[in-house]
Amino acid sequence: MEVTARAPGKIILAGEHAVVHGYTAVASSIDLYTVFSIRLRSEDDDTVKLMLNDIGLDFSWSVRRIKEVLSHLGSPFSSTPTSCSLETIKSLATLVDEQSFPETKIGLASGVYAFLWLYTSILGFKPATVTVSSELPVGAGLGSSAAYCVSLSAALLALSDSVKLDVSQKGWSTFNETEAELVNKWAFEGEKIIHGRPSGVDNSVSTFGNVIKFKSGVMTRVNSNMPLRMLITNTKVGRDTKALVANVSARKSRHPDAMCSVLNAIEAISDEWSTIIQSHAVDDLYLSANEEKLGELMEMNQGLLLSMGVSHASIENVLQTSMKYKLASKLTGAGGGGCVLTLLPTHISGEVIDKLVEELGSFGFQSFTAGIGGKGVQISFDHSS
Ligand SMILES: Nc1ncnc2c1ncn2[C@@H]1O[C@H](COP(=O)(O)OP(=O)(O)O)[C@@H](O)[C@H]1O
Ligand SMILES: C[C@@](O)(CCOP(=O)(O)O)CC(=O)O
Ligand SMILES: [Mg+2]
Repeated sequence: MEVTARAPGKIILAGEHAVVHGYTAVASSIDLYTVFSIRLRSEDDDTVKLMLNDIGLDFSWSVRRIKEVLSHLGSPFSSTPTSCSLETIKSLATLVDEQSFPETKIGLASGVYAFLWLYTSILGFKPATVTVSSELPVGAGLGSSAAYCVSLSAALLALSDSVKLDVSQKGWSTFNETEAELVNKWAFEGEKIIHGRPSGVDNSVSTFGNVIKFKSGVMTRVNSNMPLRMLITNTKVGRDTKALVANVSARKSRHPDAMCSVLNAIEAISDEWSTIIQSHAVDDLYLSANEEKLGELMEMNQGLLLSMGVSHASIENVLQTSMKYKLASKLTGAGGGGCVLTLLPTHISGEVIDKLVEELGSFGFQSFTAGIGGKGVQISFDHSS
C-alpha cells in the first residue's frame, strides 16, 4: 500500500516576521500543494530511499546505518512530538554527508535533516521508498518548507499507530481535529530544523487550510466573506527564511524601542485585515471601499517590512510596476526576494492584469494567481501497489 499526503502552501496577508515575535499575522492557504508518497518495503529490504523530485536529488540509506547513527534516540514516539537536539542534528548531518550532498545545493540540506528526524521519530527504522514533489516554488515565501513538513508528517502518521484512519476510503480524505493537531505539532518540529525559529503560522495554515489569524502560537480561524484575489509575483531572487528571521531578531535587539513600535503597527494592520475580510459587503460600493482599505494596509505593511530590512530591489521593482497600474502590493513570507502579492480588486479588467503580468515578465519575474483559502492537509491510500 502507498500512502500519499498533500499539504497546501500559503500567503501571509499581513504580519510576517512580526508573528515570530508574538504579534498577530493573518495568513491563507493557496491551492498549490506539496505531495509526499510513502511505500513501505518488505522488512528484509534494508533501505530507506528518498526522492526529492523538485530539486533533483535522491538519497538511499541502509536502515542498519540509520540505526547505527541514531541509536541513542530509542524507539519511535509518534504520539509525542519532540524537538531535535543540536547533537542529533550533527548525527543527521553525518548521514547526509555520507551521501555526498552537492555543494551548490547545500542550502537544501536542512530539509533532508527534517525528513530524517520526522521519519525516524514517527515510523522508526522501517524500510520504505519516499517521494516528494511540489507545485510550490521552493524557498520563495509561499511556505514550501511548511507544506513539506506537514505533508511528510501526515503521510508518516497515517502509517503509525497514533492515527487510526479508514484506509479503504477512496480519494482524498481529511484528518479529524485531534489527528490534525498531531500532524501540525510534528510539522512544527520539522519547521524548527529548517527555519531555526518559526512562529508556527505556516504549518498551522498548511494543516488547517482556510484563512487564519495567528498570535503567540495560538491559531484562530477567520471566516473570510470577501472575494480575495491576489496576483503572486515570483521575483526568482533566492533567499533563506532562516537567515532573514535571524537578521530581524538582530535588528530588534539593536533597536528594541523602535522595533517595538514597528511590530505594534504591524499588529494593528493584521487586526484590521481580519476585521475587514470578515465583514459582509452590503453592495459593490462597500466592497470597493474595503478593497481600497486592504490595498492601503498592504502598502503600510510593506513600508514597515522595508524598515525591518527584509525588502529587496526586486521587490521594490514589483511595487513600482504595480503602482503604475494603481495597484497595491507587499512582499509575502520572509522577503529578501521571493514572492510579492498584488491585490486585484473586483473592478479591475483582465486587460490591465495581462499588461501588468507582461511588464513584470519583462524583468524576468513570473506572475500567477492561485485559489485562496482552500482545504488544509489531506491523505489518500492506494492499494494497487
Ligand atoms: N519540495 C521540496 N523538496 C525538497 N526540499 C524542500 C521542498 N520544499 C521545501 N523544502 C525545504 O524547505 C526549504 C525552503 O524553506 P524556506 O526557506 O522556509 O522557504 P519557503 O518556505 O518560503 O519556501 C528548502 O531549503 C528545503 O530544505
Ligand atoms: C517570516 C515568517 O513570518 C514567514 C516565513 O515564511 P516563508 O518560509 O518565507 O514562506 C517566519 C515565521 O512566521 O516563521
Ligand atoms: Mg518556510
